[in-house]
Amino acid sequence: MQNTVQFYKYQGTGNDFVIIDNRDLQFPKNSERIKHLCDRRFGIGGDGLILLENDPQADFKMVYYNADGNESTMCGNGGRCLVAFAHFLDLFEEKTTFIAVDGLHEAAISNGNVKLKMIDVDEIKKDGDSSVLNTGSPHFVQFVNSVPDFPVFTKGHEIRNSPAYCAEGINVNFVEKLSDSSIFVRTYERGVEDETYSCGTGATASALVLMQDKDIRSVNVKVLGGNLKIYAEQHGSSFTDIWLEGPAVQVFSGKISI
Ligand SMILES: N[C@@H](CCC[C@H](N)C(=O)O)C(=O)O
Repeated sequence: MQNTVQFYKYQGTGNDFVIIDNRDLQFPKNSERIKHLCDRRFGIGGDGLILLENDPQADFKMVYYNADGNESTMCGNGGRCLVAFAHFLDLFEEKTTFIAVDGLHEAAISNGNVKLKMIDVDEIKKDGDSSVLNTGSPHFVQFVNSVPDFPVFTKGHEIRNSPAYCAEGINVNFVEKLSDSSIFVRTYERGVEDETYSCGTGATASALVLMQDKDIRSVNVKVLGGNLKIYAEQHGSSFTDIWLEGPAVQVFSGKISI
């Protein structure tokens, strides 16, 4: 017998997600089904699918899958969209905490804008002229002269599949410095295996690389799908109090048979 499931479609600066309230744990976590639901022609379409579940220590739990159907590491924009969804479900008023794969996150919502606290970052490694760091998901950050003209898919696919990174995979960010505290970032995402309109953990990683060894407390990040803002405190080579801020919007909802 087939069951119907209510789904919601959200986007955060154009990084889009299918979101399902799975507090009753009825959603079958089958990777082929999740891949099909994320398909833009045969399914609902999305860069990922997120389940909201109960958690004993926090307001809710985030379970994140990439568009390829595999459960993955932290998604910053997905986390912000899930916070907006939890607010829509009346799970909290202004401030919340939730558990994700990388630990406990604090967040706040105001006028459709969601501010999400990210994990601390202990180190930024070098790979040639580029940087490698983990902001909840692994990121490669390369500064380039002109991001609008850059071949993001070709170069991102090449780096993600290079011997150093092919086993675990990596998200690849190409960054243009616009001013001392603003950047334009385009990202090739692991698990989507394509460029997305925005990547929250990637925007965060790129901002931290810009901030490194400078007295900058916040960075404006332009992405293809809009604008994000990153705040952080720097202590030598590590960063704490990292916050990712931007819009999170419910686009439509519907029912699917599973
Ligand atoms: N879009 C995300 C990142 C999602 C995870 C990534 N694709 C991975 O598997 O590492 C974001 O907004 O952070």
